[in-house]
Amino acid sequence: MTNSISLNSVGRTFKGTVALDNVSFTVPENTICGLLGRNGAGKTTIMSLVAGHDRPDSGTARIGDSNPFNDQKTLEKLCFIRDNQRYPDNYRLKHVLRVAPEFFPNWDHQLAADIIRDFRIPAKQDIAKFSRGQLSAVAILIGLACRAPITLFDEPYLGLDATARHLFYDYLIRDFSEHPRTILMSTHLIDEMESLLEQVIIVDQGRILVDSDVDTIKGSATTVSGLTADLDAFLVGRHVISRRSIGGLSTALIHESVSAPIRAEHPLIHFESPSLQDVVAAYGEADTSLAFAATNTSGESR
Ligand SMILES: Nc1ncnc2c1ncn2[C@@H]1O[C@H](COP(=O)(O)OP(=O)(O)OP(=O)(O)O)[C@@H](O)[C@H]1O
Repeated sequence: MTNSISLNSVGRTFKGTVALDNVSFTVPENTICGLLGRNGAGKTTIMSLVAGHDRPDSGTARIGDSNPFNDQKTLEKLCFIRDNQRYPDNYRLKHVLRVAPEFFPNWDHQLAADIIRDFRIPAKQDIAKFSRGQLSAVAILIGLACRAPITLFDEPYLGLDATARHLFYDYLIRDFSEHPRTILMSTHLIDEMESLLEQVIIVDQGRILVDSDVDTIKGSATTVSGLTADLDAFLVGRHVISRRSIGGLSTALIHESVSAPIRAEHPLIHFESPSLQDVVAAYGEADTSLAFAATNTSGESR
């Protein structure tokens, strides 16, 4: 597929810091994929490799069959939106609107006009003087109106108010359904964005812990709670992703879809379906060696 994204056995180290360790995944063409994980997990490093801004020390990063690094044809169909975009002094919205269509052949003027109106992006002010949220609105304007076949959003919502963030989600899903493209998006706003994501990759300390769809991820985990002694007994032999205790009460997230018969056998344990945010947070707290075993497994119990 020409607009798929794939990393194969990628390693990347910065002056002794291992940012990525044997990372492999594929995002199929025309998929919205969320890249989730704690600060410093490796998300931006992954995006920089996909965008051809950086090269792996080992392994390969590919868009379709092409290496994006220094490959003009691949870079022409790619838009990388990150939070540190700088604009020349005295640069205003009209300059963006003049320059962006030259870079992006699919640029949609009507979509751009709608976004400018709805996000209330100021026209008569230097972009260098924009607020944090207004800068994010300009980045979202470019990232959506460009309709690049490969679009990378690295936490595109910084500083946006709740209304603007939901506008972004609405625009994204509406425009994606009419003009599908491959979107890789890092985010910490998991609850808000969960419904947008078809594929989710959870990364921690440079390794991929989970690569699956939202329902499978949530369906293969269960939150269990109860008195610590009862929970201790229940957890014996189970794959515990994370666990907390306060006073005599404990809660754990386990990698298992606990069946009705097992629930019935443990009336003192409370069982709940976790949110995606719960699962991601649990993996972030977990011992990586435990969590690593969870990739692409169903965790089904009898
Ligand atoms: N240019 C660099 N020089 C040195 N270390 C780097 C560089 N880029 C990334 N790192 C390190 O690599 C690791 C991964 O960083 P990365 O920016 O990819 O994380 P992230 O998941 O995007 O984090 P956040 O959610 O905080 O944005 C971190 O330990 C970071 O300090």
